Amino acid sequence: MSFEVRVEGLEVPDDVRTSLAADDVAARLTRKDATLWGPGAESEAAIRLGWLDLPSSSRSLVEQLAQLREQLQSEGLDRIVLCGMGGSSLAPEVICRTAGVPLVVLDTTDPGQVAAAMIDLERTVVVVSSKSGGTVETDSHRRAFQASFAAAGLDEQQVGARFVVVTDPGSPLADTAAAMGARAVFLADPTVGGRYSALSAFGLVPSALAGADVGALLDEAEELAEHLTDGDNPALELGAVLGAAAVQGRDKLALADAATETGTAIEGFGDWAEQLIAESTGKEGRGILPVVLESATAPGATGPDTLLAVVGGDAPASAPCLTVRGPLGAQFLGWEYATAVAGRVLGINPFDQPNVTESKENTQAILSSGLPDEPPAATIGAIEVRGSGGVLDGVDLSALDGVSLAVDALLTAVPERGYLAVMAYLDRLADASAADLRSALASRTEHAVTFGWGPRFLHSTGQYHKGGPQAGAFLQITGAAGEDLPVPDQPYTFGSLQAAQAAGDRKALADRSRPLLHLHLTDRAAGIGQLLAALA
Ligand SMILES: O=P(O)(O)OC[C@H]1O[C@](O)(CO)[C@@H](O)[C@@H]1O
Repeated sequence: MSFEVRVEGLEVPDDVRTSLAADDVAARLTRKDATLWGPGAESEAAIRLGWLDLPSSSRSLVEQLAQLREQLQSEGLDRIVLCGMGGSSLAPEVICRTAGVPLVVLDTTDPGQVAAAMIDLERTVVVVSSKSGGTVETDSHRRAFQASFAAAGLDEQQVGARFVVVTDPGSPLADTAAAMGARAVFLADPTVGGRYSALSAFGLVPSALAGADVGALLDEAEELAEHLTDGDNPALELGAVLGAAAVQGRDKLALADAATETGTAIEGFGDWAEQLIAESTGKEGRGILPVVLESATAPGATGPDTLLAVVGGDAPASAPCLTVRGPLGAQFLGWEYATAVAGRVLGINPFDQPNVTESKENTQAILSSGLPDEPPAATIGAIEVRGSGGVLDGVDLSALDGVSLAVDALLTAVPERGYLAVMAYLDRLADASAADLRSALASRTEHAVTFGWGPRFLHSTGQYHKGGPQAGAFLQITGAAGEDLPVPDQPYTFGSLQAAQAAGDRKALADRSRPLLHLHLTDRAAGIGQLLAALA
């Protein structure tokens, strides 16, 4: 079998393996036994295990998608833009990066990044993916593209022909797709949750249209699927290790792609696995915090509460460490299965996301009532400094190095066994260097440091921040918008939606008395540079 899991420097207690074997978890999971996670999770689990069938049930899509791609190509439509959040875009992104085919992923409300995606319209097809069909970011993207195509001179029928929709049967988006005359509508299996949907239409449609070999992906998954009933299969072992490590206190999972010289490795797997693990396990004050690393030797790869997992190849000699080898299709299925198993070991329901709605509701309330008035505690260069949860108490913001003093105060506020989450509501392409803050901060602290682009992380680690152990300290970064962009037929713009999402999440964290430092960049490039320099 090509999917292999090796663990070094960590003992899985006998009772974890014994109880997984005694309770026949491997066979029961493949039989879709919804009782595996306890009575509280049973009703949700009963409608969330369809992902186990996807390696075979998605087969029929392969030929259909090849034909659709051919048709689009023959019309000169060779640029694929995917609008989707969380589970509706993370898998296609890693599939296409790994396959080396171009896919533009739009999972932001940043007006600059949205505007930058609206180019080359004459050769663009937009895939709108939303399981619920009600996600505000995706709905806003769809409206903006519809308006842009119309402004470019396409009539209603021609506009519809530029859209491919993936959604669940009966969703509001299914109705919209019918009304707009979308070229194709793929109704996905409603028994597959968003973060378990990599091998469903959500993962396959955009990837195949962009040119990835999705048939091969299903082959890779199917090879593993044949072994998942075995009591000693590698995905069960992965779940046992993840769960046991967390129970023993290694509840930060540092994720890195394996380095290769051939350039054929999996690229960006951590961003997909981050959502799967954080949203599935981060609840009821428990959970596993994924920490996506730049490489397996980056700061944060080791630590007293950390387990390093290297995906796709060999790990460097650091312990404790997991090496998870195998092709991408097998990795998707293997990690989904392992997360379900880890959920059982942790005693949580791996299929719900009870705290995600909180920030969404705050955002809606702020969009109706307006942004709260929060004057900065200080403006230092291109950075306005604000704090809550007592983080700025006693910090001398008039000092020349006020920004670095504020950041140090935040780091000091990280509790024992806690973490720092950096949340950047910026343009992940134009402001890409902001991501360097993760390793810069991780070099300054013993604690785990995560980095997420807002609002994308709200659909991922956002669940863990609110539902997991209350041990986080938070650095929120926002930036002045250049030119704002309207959301057609809505009373808000992308810029006001982005600001409301950031403010809504600040409120959700403040309601939990979490320490939070909010740095607003009045000039994005200058502010990022100033911040990196302050941390150097
Ligand atoms: O596919 P949808 O319904 O737009 O949801 C996108 C994402 O939002 C979440 O529901 C969380 O907000 C994720 O679980 C999901 O992957």
